[in-house]
Amino acid sequence: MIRLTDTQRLFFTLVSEAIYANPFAEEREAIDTRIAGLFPGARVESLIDETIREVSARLEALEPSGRPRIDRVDKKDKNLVENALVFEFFYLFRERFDALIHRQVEAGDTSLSVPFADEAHAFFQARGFTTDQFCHYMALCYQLRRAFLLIRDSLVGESRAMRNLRRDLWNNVFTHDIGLYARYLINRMEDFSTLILGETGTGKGTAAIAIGRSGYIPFDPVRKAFTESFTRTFVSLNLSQYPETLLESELFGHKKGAFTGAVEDHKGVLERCSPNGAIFLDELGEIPAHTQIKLLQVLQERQFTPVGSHLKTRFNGRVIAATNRPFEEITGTGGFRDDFFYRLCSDIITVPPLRVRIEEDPEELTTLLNHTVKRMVGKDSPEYTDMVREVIDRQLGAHYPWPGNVRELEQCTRRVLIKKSYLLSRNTEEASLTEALTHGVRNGEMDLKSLTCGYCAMLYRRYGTYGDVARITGLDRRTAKKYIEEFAQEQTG
Ligand SMILES: Nc1ncnc2c1ncn2[C@@H]1O[C@H](COP(=O)(O)OP(=O)(O)OP(=O)(O)O)[C@@H](O)[C@H]1O
Repeated sequence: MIRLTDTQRLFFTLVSEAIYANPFAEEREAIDTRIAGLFPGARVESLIDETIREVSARLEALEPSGRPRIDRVDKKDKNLVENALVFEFFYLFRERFDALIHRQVEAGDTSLSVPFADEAHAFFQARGFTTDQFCHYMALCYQLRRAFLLIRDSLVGESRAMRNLRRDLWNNVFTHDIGLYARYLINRMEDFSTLILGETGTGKGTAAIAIGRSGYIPFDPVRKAFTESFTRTFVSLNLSQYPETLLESELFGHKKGAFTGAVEDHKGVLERCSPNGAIFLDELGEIPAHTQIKLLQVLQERQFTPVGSHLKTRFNGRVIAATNRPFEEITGTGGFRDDFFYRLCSDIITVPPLRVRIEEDPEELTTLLNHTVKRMVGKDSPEYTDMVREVIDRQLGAHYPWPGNVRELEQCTRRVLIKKSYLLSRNTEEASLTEALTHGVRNGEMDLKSLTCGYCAMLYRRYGTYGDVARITGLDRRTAKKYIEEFAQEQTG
């Protein structure tokens, strides 16, 4: 029987914490720092390799044969050793999981067979795990890697608000305790609905995809494949695109002949959702009260009836919904029904506006621009990024509030790549300057000089002559001109 010494127990406890810590939370950094303490002098990049080597060495030392079996570990220590073995497996196979995930994105909706399935099975078998346990950990590791890559790569930005968002998305998938999630909730998350709030273009849809594609998918040891492709596990519906008459048909489906124009059976979004999947209801703020009641029934009874049918159909997926209406509006009079609202939001996630992100971290704009240009061009393109940045600084200035958020930034990038200019006309230029000034005044962050210079520049853009600016402000013409030029200089740095 294998029993851990106190020192071994301390080490394996740290390893358990590391494997199950939220990689996007600060607590993860604290654990890494404690692990780093075990390897003084190790470089950050090699820390994980050093840790795996140490975990493997300490696991080997538990048995004279060098290969500890989980069924030979004392009950008290079993959990810790099991976690350490899973940790070892996870890091040994991590790159192969990543390659599988990338190939699956390209392959689309057919689930690929797992080329390393036999090797992975042999790893677990040799350590005394049952086939059920092997399948469980395959599914868990696959899910951990998917969630990590999706959240990290689709939602960039290092502002605090953005880091908090990534942390919250991870918790939405795995709860705050992955150990307990893996034991109890892994295949029982369908009742955990999520409401995503945020202004238009902030990334609500992107956040929804990240969590919708990160759900649990069982592993089938006979086919040596996951039971379905994660690209199939996310179905979305933009509710604002449909007139009220068609909305329920899009949600619940309809039978042929249910209404004029229903020439054949139609599957709604609830029916198209796979059992391990999630439906994304975008722009939920627009949904009428009677449809709220029907959706509430689906959430409560997990059943729905297509329009024109009497047969109830089961819905197993998760519901993720989003709206750009502010929280006070959707909870106040004229907002959602209370019962619907509470059923819908086991978790509420707020995606921050771009202006808040830039206020927190001025580097945010650069990070996003690099990401956006790279996506458009297909590779890093510093010349393009610098050019777009230069136009933004010159035409919009540092306080532009980005009312259309990241989507506007993308649009701006496209337009600058084509025209080397973002602003379409004097009107839009003036509007953007007015917005920036109003924003500065609202937040009480403008000194008198910037306010005067900005106001003169705004009038100049509107009326086009120094004389008009002087007449309106009561300044003499030369002073007005000086302020306008000072403003332009400040903008271009
Ligand atoms: N943090 C981010 N990092 C990288 N790209 C982002 C980020 N946030 C948003 N995007 C990109 O911005 C665009 C708009 O995002 P998305 O459609 O998810 O916003 P939305 O909030 O759902 O918009 P709407 O309110 O109009 O439905 C997408 O192309 C998305 O990839």
